Amino acid sequence: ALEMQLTPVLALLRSTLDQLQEKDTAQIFTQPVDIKEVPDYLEFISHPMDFSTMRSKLESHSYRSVADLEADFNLMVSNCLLYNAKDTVFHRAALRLRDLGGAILRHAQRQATNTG
Ligand SMILES: CCOC(=O)c1ccc2c(c1)NC(=O)[C@@H](C)N2
Repeated sequence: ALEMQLTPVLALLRSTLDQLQEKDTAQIFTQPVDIKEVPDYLEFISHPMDFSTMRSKLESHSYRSVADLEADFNLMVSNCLLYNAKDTVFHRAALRLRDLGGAILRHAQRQATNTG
């Protein structure tokens, strides 16, 4: 039934987001990039994304599927790869998060398919 279906999806999305955020050990994706610290950031990045924003969107039912969550995760990683030069800690952290996150998202999609 719909109410049964929605509960597992929300719980699955929350668990997936928690697992993704665990991989951000430097916690550079925890909050939005601070425009006071990085004044030119919005000249390059039109749609900023971070884990706190993703969590708010999740709790306000903005994500209806693993794919919806994955889209914002990929946006967050892509923004970091675009703005930061290849020889920076930020760029390297984004590559690592992308690779570790990929496995987590594939597993979550399998669970969603099995539940649904
Ligand atoms: C206190 C200074 O913090 C930053 O300059 C800073 C802090 C966090 C950042 C970031 C910059 N850039 C980024 O692309 C994303 C991933 N994280």
